[in-house]
Amino acid sequence: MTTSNRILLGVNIDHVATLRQARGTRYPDPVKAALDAEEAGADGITVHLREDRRHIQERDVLVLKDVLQTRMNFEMGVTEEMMLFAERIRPAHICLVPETRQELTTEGGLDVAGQEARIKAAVERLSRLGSEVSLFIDADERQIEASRRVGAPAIELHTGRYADAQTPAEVAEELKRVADGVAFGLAQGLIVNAGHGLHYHNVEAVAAIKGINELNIGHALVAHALFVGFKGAVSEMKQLILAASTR
Ligand SMILES: CC(=O)[C@@H](O)[C@H](O)COP(=O)(O)O
Ligand SMILES: NCC(=O)COP(=O)(O)O
Repeated sequence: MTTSNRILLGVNIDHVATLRQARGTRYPDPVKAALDAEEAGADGITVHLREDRRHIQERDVLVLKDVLQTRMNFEMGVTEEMMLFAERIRPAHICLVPETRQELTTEGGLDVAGQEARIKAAVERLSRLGSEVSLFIDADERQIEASRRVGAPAIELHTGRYADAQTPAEVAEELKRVADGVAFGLAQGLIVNAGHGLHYHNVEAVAAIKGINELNIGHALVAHALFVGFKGAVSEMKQLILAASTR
């Protein structure tokens, strides 16, 4: 990943697997979605292998590892089980995320500042694989500084609060929080990515923030794909991001 005005699009295919797991069928296959996404211009493919395996399965990650033309961004909780799996597949990118079994989706950022020694050990171990390790954190200076201290080259700022904001004042406040986080992360020498809850009606303001390297987007893409197909959904998102980030 490089830092430039042209923001990259990482396509998260977790929720293709959510639909498959709902019935225990062999379809829809997230691997097909990944290949379609790449054809439509995705710069990378993101998967989150959750502890409870509610969507992505080990099989998906193993097949993707062999067939992706771009690169895999492997999201994982900081557990020994996941560390061992990451060591087996050696993904190009690894994003450490917080995980709670009961949560509907990833509710907040990783508390790096509150467990620096543990995260530092994980970053060091995973970096030895040749993977670029990023930390999925809230846009909070304390967490960003801690991310630099533990040696992660990259962070992904959680945009869920921006996505959930209701009033124009709340939206503006949360957008500013993300923009300030991007500037602070860059000043700390970090690669800054962002994502969570972004969709076709809220992505442009985030994509217009200078210095973001990559946006990871999943749920909204999968939802839109029901109506326009996966390639169309990715291509529309890519156009929106490109237009906003190069304006
Ligand atoms: C960490 C993260 O933001 C992604 O994994 C994304 O939210 C999709 O997965 P979940 O909906 O399972 O959190
Ligand atoms: N890390 C965020 C991500 O991969 C996509 O999140 P969402 O668009 O599914 O909310």
